[in-house]
Amino acid sequence: MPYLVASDLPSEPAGIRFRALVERGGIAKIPGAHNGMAALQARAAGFEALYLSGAAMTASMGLPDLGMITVDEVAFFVRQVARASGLPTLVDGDTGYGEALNVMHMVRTFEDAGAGAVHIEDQLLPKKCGHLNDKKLADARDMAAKVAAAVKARRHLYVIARTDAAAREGIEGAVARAKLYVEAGADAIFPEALTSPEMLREFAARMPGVPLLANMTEFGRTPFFTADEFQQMGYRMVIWPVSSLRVANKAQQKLYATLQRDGSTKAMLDEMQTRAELYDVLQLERFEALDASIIRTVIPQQNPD
Ligand SMILES: C[C@](O)(C(=O)O)[C@H](CC(=O)O)C(=O)O
Repeated sequence: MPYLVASDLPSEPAGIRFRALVERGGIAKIPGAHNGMAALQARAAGFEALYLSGAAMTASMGLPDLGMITVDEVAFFVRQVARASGLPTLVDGDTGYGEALNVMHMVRTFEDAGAGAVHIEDQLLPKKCGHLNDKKLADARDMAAKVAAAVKARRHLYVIARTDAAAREGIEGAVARAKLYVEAGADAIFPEALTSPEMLREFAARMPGVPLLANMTEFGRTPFFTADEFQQMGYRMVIWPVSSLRVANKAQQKLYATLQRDGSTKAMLDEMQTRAELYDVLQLERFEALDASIIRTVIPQQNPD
């Protein structure tokens, strides 16, 4: 129960654990978990790291992913995902919420909230999903300054620089920017919205020795590949950023339509997590046992006199 019990908390900082996962070899499989419950379910399925997506956080707030979310709102999500699961969590830092000093504030805030890694991107506000058209790119040197600021502010957070340049500047521009960001101190690069296996392979071939992250978002510009296929193409991390939210949202939509139609939820029972299953994921019994054990330990002993 890492949420409450100190001895269940991982002893190493989340950033060190995230780095170890990337450096272990193979490919780190990092599914999106858009809240504490999703984090628990992903951990139960065996995942060792989680992704907190800007698109999923904003969508769950009822907002589009245009850079309106604030550092403190994201920190609320980081705390629940990292604390509930105890897993190292990669957080979408969008554009860093401003310039160098804002990036430093973001890094300190996310680290304090329990994050293991962050990615920042070279778009200008209003930023967009990387798979949409008409993105506005930041000056490469301004972005490099943000990367340097993030590295200066961190204690252990793993810093990933995302470049959205491929659509406007092609692979040449994306590679040139990535090299600059590595020089500025980025631990890894996230080349966003590469559109073919050739492009994915070429990018990897031109960034030897640099850990790369692949984004397997659905309904985007990158064709479907498995984690193993990304690994063979030279990638060390893969995220499925919004999948948990997409599935949950579709189920919710069906529930509301059914309830409106029938005036009852009965037709949906088979698709529901039961009360027992919910409590099982939350480990309710362990929380109650913990509470009871603490109450026992603080009852004062009767004085024999
Ligand atoms: C990775 C991403 O930034 C996110 O917010 O999860 C999005 C995902 C998406 O909108 O599908 C992205 O820009 O790729």
